[in-house]
Amino acid sequence: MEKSNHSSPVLTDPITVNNSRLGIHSNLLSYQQSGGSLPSGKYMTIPRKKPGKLEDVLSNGWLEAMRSSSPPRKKLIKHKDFNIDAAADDFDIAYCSWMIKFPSALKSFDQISKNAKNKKIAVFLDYDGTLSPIVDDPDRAFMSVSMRSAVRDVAKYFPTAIISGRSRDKVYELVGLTELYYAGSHGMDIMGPVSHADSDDHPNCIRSTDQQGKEVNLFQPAKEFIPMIDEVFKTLVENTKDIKGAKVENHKFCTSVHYRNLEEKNWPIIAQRVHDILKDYPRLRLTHGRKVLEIRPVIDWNKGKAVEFLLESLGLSDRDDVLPIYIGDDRTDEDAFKVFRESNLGYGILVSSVPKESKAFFSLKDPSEVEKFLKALVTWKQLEEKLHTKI
Ligand SMILES: O=P(O)(O)OC[C@H]1O[C@H](O[C@H]2O[C@H](CO)[C@@H](O)[C@H](O)[C@H]2O)[C@H](O)[C@@H](O)[C@@H]1O
Repeated sequence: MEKSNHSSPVLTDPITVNNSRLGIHSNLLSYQQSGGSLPSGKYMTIPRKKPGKLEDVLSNGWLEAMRSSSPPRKKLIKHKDFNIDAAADDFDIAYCSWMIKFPSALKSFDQISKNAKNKKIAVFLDYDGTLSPIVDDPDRAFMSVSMRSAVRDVAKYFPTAIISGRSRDKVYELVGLTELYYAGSHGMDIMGPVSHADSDDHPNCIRSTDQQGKEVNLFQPAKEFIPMIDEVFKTLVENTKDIKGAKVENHKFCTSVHYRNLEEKNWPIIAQRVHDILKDYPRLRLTHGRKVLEIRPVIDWNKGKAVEFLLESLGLSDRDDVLPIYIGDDRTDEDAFKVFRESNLGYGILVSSVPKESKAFFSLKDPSEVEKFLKALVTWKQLEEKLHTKI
């Protein structure tokens, strides 16, 4: 049953004008926030336009963003004079000063746990690059047995959700834990608890049941885009099939084009093909992930909004006694970090072994440090509970 007493996150302002400065449709700018109204029947026709010029992807910054989307990882060693890690080649000043700005969540654990005392922690976890290491084949991005057990333990003590760019079904298949909440497609597909809170009355929120038959809320704010995404996915597959190493994924509410396995000389080609297709879809926009171009609906919804939605569903929003923690490695996780920073609400933890601009408060180097941090949270909670039972 669909409900309609909230405003829809689908933006309705049509954006059809050209961006004069860059010479491209403004709807093609990454992170562009406005939407476009859809001419009727438009998204059922596969666009067959003349390909654009390579200058398109050069001038609008796509290529630059692609090059910086996943910088090569550096080999790290311990530096004897500093209690932080440093680059092996010559001691990397940039990395050290970055670590001062984004201290290790492990080394700052006392500070974090002090602040968490008497508070209810909620844990939000990104999947790729956070729970599983980045690998060449997205279908083989498995999490380790020990990571799965760490996440399972965390979920015993704290409400825990996975917020991924992948489809919800796919990320559930990879994580395989029934005790968590899952938000797929960058938060555009949330299976959360039934709470009778305001979030239940959101448009596009329906009552459903999960794999175990438990009653859940299913929130899909970009439902109307499913046929369009499917159509674009098929076009992308067709138009990139001659590019060696290209891989396109359909996440139902968004679609991804991977260029990790392409020779760098072919990056402009794949970027231009995606650009040409997107020209015909003013209601879709592009965002950049780690060696992946992500095509998603122009709606006012992202991982940050998904976190807010889940907190509300869990009855944990607008409370001083709640400390949400979000761990993620990607640009799309920045939306969640931003929510925490702006509201001074919780801790964003960026997973990165290289300096990166971020709205997070802390950092962890890689998934193995994420696992240590999750285990530390559980150990701390167990001790807290023991102390309480003794009192
Ligand atoms: O939000 P996430 O859970 O981090 O998902 C973001 C994207 O993750 C996957 O791609 C990334 O990981 C792959 C496996 O390690 C890697 O090959 C790829 O280069 C990375 O971009 C996933 O395949 C994408 O669809 C997600 O959007």
